[in-house]
Amino acid sequence: MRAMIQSEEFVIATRESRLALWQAEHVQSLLQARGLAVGLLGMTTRGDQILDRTLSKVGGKGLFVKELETALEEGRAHLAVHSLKDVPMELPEGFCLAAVLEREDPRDALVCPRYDSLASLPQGACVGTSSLRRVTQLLNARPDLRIEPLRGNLDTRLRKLDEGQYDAIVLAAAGLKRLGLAPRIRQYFSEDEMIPCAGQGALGLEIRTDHQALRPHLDALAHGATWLAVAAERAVSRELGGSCSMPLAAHARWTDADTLTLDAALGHPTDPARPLLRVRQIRVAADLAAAESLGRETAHALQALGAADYLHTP
Ligand SMILES: NCc1[nH]cc(CCC(=O)O)c1CC(=O)O
Repeated sequence: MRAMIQSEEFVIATRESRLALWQAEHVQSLLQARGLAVGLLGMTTRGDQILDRTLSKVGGKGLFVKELETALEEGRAHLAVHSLKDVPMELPEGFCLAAVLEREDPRDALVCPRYDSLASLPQGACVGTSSLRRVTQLLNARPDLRIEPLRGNLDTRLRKLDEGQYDAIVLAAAGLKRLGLAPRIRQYFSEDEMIPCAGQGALGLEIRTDHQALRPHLDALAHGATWLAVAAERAVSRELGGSCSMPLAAHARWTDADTLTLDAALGHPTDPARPLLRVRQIRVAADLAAAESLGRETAHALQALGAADYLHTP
């Protein structure tokens, strides 16, 4: 897979986890269907190597994208395919998100072999997740739960569950569905029960700003409704000074042809039992400017509830 065949016009840089490869191959086949010759360049990122610490402690989500950007920079690849939720709010100078594909299921899901749902987990049950967003929302619903860190790719996480290290784990439904693992899901959290993070379930296609050859093809793959929704979500995070050490949820859905409903919640990073700050804003959002201003206003509404207290903790 690493070999680059001469006849390939374009190369996609991807991480090598099963999910990342599925996503890259998905984009590869969409581009091939448009008559392009497209190869893959598999890479390991720092985010894949460091598995013993939570991401917020080792430099955040950018760890999953940096090596791919270097491949674009050096001309070894032309396109990077990312889970949008792993893409930092601000891209480095010279790079841009050229397109976002139609979103898969954005919900979080509970995988727990021995129980039917979160509500049926026994008192004090052990739930695995390293996402502060998931931790704060779980503890707000079930303060009795014992939350333990869980990192690694999807297969690793499921293996740790199957070995009995946890009673339940929480994962994104999108990844499980893409890998044919949906039968393992015991409960889908509604977007109200557990608000997804910005970009969850969507794929982002990144290129170098000065590399326009793929543009028309990426425009053809782009999904406008998803783009506006994720732009609103990402604007919440950007406006709050988003980092992945922040337990922030932001999820926008189309509740009418031109109306976005944006739900956001901010948990406390070091005291997850503190109540979530939670807002819902509904706006006509027919274009990018309106979607982004919805996101910023949602961030301001969180600030009015006292977000500063949650963001600036020692
Ligand atoms: N943080 C890792 C990550 N990045 C994207 C997905 C799933 C697919 C998606 O949300 O698009 C996952 C796994 C998870 O959170 O369970």
